[in-house]
Parts: sequence; structure tokens; C-alpha cells
Amino acid sequence: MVVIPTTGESATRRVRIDKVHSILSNRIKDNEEQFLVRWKGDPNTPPLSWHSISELVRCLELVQDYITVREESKAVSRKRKSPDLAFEHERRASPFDRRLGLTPSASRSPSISSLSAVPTPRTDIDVYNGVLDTDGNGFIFCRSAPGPNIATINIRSLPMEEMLRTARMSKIETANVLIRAEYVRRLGKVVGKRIHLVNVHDYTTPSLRFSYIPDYVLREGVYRADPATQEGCQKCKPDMGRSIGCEYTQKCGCLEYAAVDPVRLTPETKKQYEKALATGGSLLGFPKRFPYFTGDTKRQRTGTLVSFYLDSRHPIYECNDNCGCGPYCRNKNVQFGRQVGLEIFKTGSGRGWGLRCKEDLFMGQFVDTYRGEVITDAEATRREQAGGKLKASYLYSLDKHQESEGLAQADIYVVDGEFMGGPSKFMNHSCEPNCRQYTVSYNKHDTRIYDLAFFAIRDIPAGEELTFDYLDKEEADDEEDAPEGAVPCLCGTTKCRKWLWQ
Ligand SMILES: C[S@@+](CC[C@H](N)C(=O)[O-])C[C@H]1O[C@@H](n2cnc3c(N)ncnc32)[C@H](O)[C@@H]1O
Repeated sequence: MVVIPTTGESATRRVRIDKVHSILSNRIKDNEEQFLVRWKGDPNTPPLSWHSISELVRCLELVQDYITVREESKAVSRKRKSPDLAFEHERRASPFDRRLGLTPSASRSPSISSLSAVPTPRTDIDVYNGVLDTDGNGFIFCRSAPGPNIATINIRSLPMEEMLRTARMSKIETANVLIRAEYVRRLGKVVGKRIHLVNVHDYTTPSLRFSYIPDYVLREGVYRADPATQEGCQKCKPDMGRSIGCEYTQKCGCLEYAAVDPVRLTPETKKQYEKALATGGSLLGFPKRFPYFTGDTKRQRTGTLVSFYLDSRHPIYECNDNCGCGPYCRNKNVQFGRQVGLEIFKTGSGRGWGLRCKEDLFMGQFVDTYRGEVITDAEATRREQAGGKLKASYLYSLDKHQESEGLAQADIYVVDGEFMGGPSKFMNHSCEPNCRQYTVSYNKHDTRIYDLAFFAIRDIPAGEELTFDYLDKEEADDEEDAPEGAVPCLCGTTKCRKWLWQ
């Protein structure tokens, strides 16, 4: 046996993820699920060793990667009708046979005489191309250690056919349970109402290669506008009028760019307004519409989007910490974050995971924002090309102001929610959606970074899947033929446009 624990046996031996390259195979040994770990090291002869799933609890991302690839290759081989590749492989000699001096025929159908002529392969070899050790904290590590007593293996032929056969027959149950438990543990740490995870279709769990984050993470080449430009409304006071914040909407600096309330325009101010619109002049001084209903309306409408904003795609400018209006300002909502409980669920309809609400939502109610890494347009293109056309996309362009501000495509930032973000990463597309994404900003001088906020656009009963239209154009193109790079839409609604991207 080549396991050499120099610092004594520890009951809680663990493999550290930063030391591992990948997981290559699985088997059941001594009633335990085990996985073959390829350690980081010399790329030509890296050490490898088998570990029980309890030793790999800090490497569940890698175990999950392995299981995903294993399931995908199983699905592919199920689809293949002929030739029987598994059988074809069986006829090849494996490098393991060569190492032991076995001929392919001997390994395939050993006769009594051949068995007595060659040594029986060792079945207790757990470490290849190296030796195992443990450090003072009980962490296992493996180092290359060539020598006559070290079992060697040709890593270019891994996983070997014997391993593949064993892996195909070995159930993976404990690992799936632990992966799910780890994901649920991480969900439990997300700020706000609880997020549940439900899968009645299979044993999969969303990728553990994902961090829940409360705010954007800005990557290289991405900058927010200077904080000094986030001046807020200076003329508003917390105790003005009905103490709802920016009552004097004509004076409110934050509402400067909000939608003008045409009902409150006089014939004269209407002319001035039309002129300001035509010349791009300031809208300060015109009466504005608050984006949200105040607390003195019906309970279910409090804080929901007023119909003007609901029906338009007008950006919303919320008050911020530098404003004079105070904490209960009616012009603050999205900045307080998600207030509703959500459920991530496996759709079972070819659309992967989806999102639904645990409670009834009212028309205009805020659901959540889309979070992720904010990257440059060039980086987004690079990531998109690396992912390939069939990979699920989590890229969301912050291009709302591109036209009005004359921003070049290269100046646009993109939110990538694949590896970091929030539960809204799981919102699927529907051609007849029940939610819509709105632009919410806290700094009118920052046209490149703003919040992508989802609101219900009709009453939604608890348990209904939350969807939005990925294109969200004012008018949809009626395209019959599949456009380049199109992914078939599986929303299943009567208004389905057939393709996800056009
Ligand atoms: C932002 S993700 C949504 C969450 C995704 N379902 C998951 O499991 O992570 C977008 C991806 O989901 C899939 N998707 C979303 N809506 C779909 C639809 N209506 N039809 C087919 N696939 C859809 C596509 O693969 C798309 O690239």
C-alpha cells in the first residue's frame, strides 16, 4: 500500500480543493462512494489517488463537474445506436495491462494456465504516480514520487476502460446528497427571505461554481461614475408636506429625469416641456410622476409600480443616501432589495432550472435585481465565444442609455450572472411573460451602470414560474426561419416566437 500518513491518522482527513486538478472516475469500494482525484503537479505524470466522498467534502464543485460530464456522456452513448463503442473499447489493451505484463487476450479471458503464469493485478492500489501524506491540520496531499514501489499509470489513457466500466455500474448517491446540502447551505446565507431549492425530476443540483452576491462585482476596465456625482436631491426635506419624501416633484433633483406628469402640465408648461424634449433641455421644474404607489393606497398596491412606469420602459431614478428626503421617501424601493421568498426549481421541460415565487405577487411588485460580474463588452464577447452557442447564456447588456447617450458598443458594460449573482439568474424566457426588467438608477450621471430590476407585470399566484421576455422589444419581429445562432424557445405559450434569440 502506498499511503504514507506521516503525521498520524486523523478522523477528519480532507482533500483541499486548491490542490486538486480534477476528478477522473468513481467506484464503490467497501460500501463507500470513491472518486479518483488527479492532483495538481507535473502535467505528464501527476499523482492520482482514490478518495471517499467524505474526504472530498471541500471539493464538491469538482465532484459535481465530474458527475455532470459522466451523465452527459451517458446520455450521448444512450443516443448512439451503433457501433457499440463500449464493446469496441473492451477489445483494446489498456496501459494498465501493459504495466503488469499482461497480453490483451490474457486480460480478456484468463484461462487457468494464464492466470497461474502471470501475477494477478493488485486490487488494493489506491495511489498512482505518487504517495499520499497528511499535514498537521489533517489535510491530505499527494506528491509525485517515482520509484520501484510506486504504482505507475499512463495518465494519457485515463480514465481506463476498467475504470469506465466500473464507473458506469457504480451508483453516485451520497455525493449528490452532499452537493445538494452544500447548495442549500449556501442559499441559507443569502440575505433576505428564504430561497428554496426543489427538484422532483432528477438528482442534479445547480452548479456549485456560483457565489451569491449582494451587489455587482466590477471587473477589469469597469468603473462606476465618480461618487461625487451622486449628489441626490438637495431641496427635499424628510418632513415636507405628507412626509413621503420628494413631494415637490418640480424641485426634486432625483426626479429630474423621471417621467413628466402630463396631467399636471398647464398649456404654457406643456409648450416648455415639448421644447425641452426637442432640444434635450433640463426637465427640472416640471411636475413628475413618482414611480411607486405610496403607503396610503390599497395595501397590495403599496410600493408597486404605477401604471405609467409599468406600461413604459422609462428608466426609474430612485433617491439615494445623499438625498435630503429621508429614509421613508416614496422614491426608494429596489435599493432595499428582495422582499419575497423564492424557489429555484428544475423545470423538467428542457429549460434547465427556473424560478418561482413562494407567495402571491401583485401587479407592479418588485421581485429582485439581476446581479453578477460587470465586465466590458470585449470581455463579454470573449466569454460568449468561449462558451459556444449551445451554452446557456447569463450575459445581460447594460445598454439602456446607449442610444440616448451616443455610447459606442465598446463602451457598453455587460452583467455576467453565470458564476456570481442572485436567484434571478434562473429566470427563464417566455414570449408571454409575467415579469419585466426595468432600469433603476441611483445616480443620473452614471449612464453605464444601473440596476436591472424585475417587477411583476400582472398579479402572479404563488407557485407560478416567473419569466420575462429576453428580447423585450416594443414590437417583436415575426421571424419564421431560424435566425443565425437561434435557440428554440420552449416557453410553450400560444404567442411563442419559436426562438430565444433573434
Ligand atoms: C439566464 S439562464 C436561465 C436559467 C437556466 N434555465 C438555468 O438552468 O440556469 C438562460 C438560459 O436558460 C435556457 N432557457 C431560458 N428560457 C428558455 C426557453 N423559453 N426555452 C428554452 N430554453 C430556455 C437557455 O439555455 C438560456 O440560455
